[in-house]
Amino acid sequence: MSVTISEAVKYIGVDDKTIDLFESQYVVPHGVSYNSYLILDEKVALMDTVDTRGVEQWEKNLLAALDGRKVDYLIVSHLEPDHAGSIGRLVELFPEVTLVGNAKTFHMLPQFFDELPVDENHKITVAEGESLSLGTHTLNFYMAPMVHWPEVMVTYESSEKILFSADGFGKFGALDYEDPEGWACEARRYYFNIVGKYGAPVQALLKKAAGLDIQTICPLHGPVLNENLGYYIGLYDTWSSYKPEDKGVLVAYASIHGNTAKAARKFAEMLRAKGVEKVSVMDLSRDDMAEVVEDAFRYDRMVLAAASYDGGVFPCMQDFLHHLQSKAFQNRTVGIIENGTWGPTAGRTMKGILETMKNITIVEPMVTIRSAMKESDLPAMEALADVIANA
Ligand SMILES: Cc1cc2nc3c(=O)[nH]c(=O)nc-3n(C[C@H](O)[C@H](O)[C@H](O)COP(=O)(O)O)c2cc1C
Repeated sequence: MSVTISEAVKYIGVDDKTIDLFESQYVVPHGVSYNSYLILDEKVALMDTVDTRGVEQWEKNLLAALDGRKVDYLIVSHLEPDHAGSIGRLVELFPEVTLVGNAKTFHMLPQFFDELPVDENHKITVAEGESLSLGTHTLNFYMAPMVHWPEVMVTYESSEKILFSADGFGKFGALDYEDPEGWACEARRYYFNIVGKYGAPVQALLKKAAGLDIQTICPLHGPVLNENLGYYIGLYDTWSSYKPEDKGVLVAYASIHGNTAKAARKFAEMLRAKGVEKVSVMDLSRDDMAEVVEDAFRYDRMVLAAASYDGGVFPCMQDFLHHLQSKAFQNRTVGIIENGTWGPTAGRTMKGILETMKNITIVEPMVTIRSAMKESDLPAMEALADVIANA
């Protein structure tokens, strides 16, 4: 994939369209890109490597862009293997390369590469605000701890006003795939599932970024962003402050035999009839869990409908709530519909988990269905739909 940044800054990353699950859990129907950039100046700086899955193509891209020159510096923004995986190959190609990272980078590096032949003279440890001149280009380093690993740092190149943002502003999808849903959909799924827990560190990074004049953002996944940057930064601000992005309701259901599913779909119809424009109905047994997590964060309200199971709740609902809990889900209004045949337990189990989260308002009435939805259940469902529609 050819991506143009500038005369001196080259994209040398690779698309991966054969990976089954990114990070062994996220479906990526349109692949993912591992981005890597080269800055050609008096000194040559490489901004991160790629996953070993793409090392051969990356090496070709690197050598073509170098056109006979050698790499002087490797800037290591993030040590996760989808970016640092090919450091070993880089050092084989250019044994004189100097690695640039922060103290945490060099503490963690040997955990991944215990026999990397790089001596102390070929390591530069940088700290907050320090810079490295390449000639006309200057790299300025800003620490971004826990966005979403401790050693993460971003680099601002001041002559061309480029922010190399590590995994920040990343997105699923290969670069040669034009996403009809635009940037936000897969960037949101990426953000909440991968970075979501770390809202406060992202806010801290956004504050640092606000002091920089940024014209281009070069993330480690997804497209290079070079126009309308306020839009992307604004979304990151909303997401990292755990504010809902849109008014709407996620109805997420967990159903063994289909009766709870029927009730959930009926409830969604009620909401639409009451004027809720955006209602997203998700089957927790079958739909992509990462997309349900994305919708939970996107909208201001959520209704959980689940069958009781072994004195608790059907496992896919428990799993979903565990995902939300671990991503610091907060500040939302939630309604509950439970189903049970002999002693419904789903409602109190869901409530118990929701109560561990920050600023979750659980609204009344909780609806209890016995085995299958009947006419007699409709008034309670309507009452809950009224509360949710007007919340
Ligand atoms: C393995 C298993 C465990 C269950 N445990 C409970 C339970 O603890 N309490 C209860 O009231 N119903 C329990 N049920 C029954 C279901 O929750 C109930 O039939 C419900 O109506 C199923 O809704 P569905 O049609 O959406 O799957 C259990 C069902 C199964 C298959």
